Amino acid sequence: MNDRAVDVADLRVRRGRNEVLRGITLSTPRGQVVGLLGPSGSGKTTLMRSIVGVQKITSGTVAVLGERAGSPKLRRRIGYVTQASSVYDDLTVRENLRYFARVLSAPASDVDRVIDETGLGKQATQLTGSLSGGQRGRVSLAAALLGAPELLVLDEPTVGLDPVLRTELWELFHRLADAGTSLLVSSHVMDEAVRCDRLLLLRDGELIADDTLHGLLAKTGADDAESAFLAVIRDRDRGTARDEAGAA
Ligand SMILES: Nc1ncnc2c1ncn2[C@@H]1O[C@H](COP(=O)(O)OP(=O)(O)OP(=O)(O)O)[C@@H](O)[C@H]1O
Repeated sequence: MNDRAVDVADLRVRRGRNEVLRGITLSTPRGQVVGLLGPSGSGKTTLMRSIVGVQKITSGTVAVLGERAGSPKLRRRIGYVTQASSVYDDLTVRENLRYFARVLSAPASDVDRVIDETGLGKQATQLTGSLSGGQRGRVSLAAALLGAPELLVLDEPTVGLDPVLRTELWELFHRLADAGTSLLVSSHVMDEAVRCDRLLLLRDGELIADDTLHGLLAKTGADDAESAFLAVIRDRDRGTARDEAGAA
């Protein structure tokens, strides 16, 4: 079995007039929580869409669980949660999950499992449209957990959540990873770096670091992820200035 969850080589994506991914190469291990961190607009969603296979790419290759991204074979092996809620407001939580379980041919018993995993027991019979934004997000996550996909791609799943819920979600991600699921979780909040087994730092469509937080702090001498991110950028900018001076 291929031990990589995701393998990306020299990926370029153009959206509209802009090249929004500019030659990304990375690979992520299976069974870990990998954080995709970077400022708003750095290309996190575009990279996730490329991995899930819904983004037209300009060049490069993207392989997921040993298959070409977008291959029909991957359909049930990947769970994807976008930033927009993907569940029906006029169904209850349980009705939504029963519906998606049927669509995905997931066992009916999965519905109770994912309700339990996402802590939605109290809301199970509530109309999804009457839930808070954070709770609705958890229903989308629960739907993505149906069928126990091998890779979960989660686009900013903790945005807008209070610290308690945020902590609970990260704990869930690690329980899933401990059970063998691979997770790619995006965030623009650098503090979330401490929650990840590995980090991918994205800036302006380029991957500027692929490391553990520990490795990144050791390399940069920084005390936290935010300072490390800035240090990496400073180093790169210095390198570019040197290259330009050398070429002049
Ligand atoms: N449909 C589109 N057409 C043209 N440009 C787009 C489109 N969608 C995104 N972009 C541009 O691509 C770049 C990367 O966007 P992307 O959504 O991937 O970033 P992001 O890091 O996920 O941002 P955020 O954290 O705000 O979601 C941005 O400059 C954005 O303006």
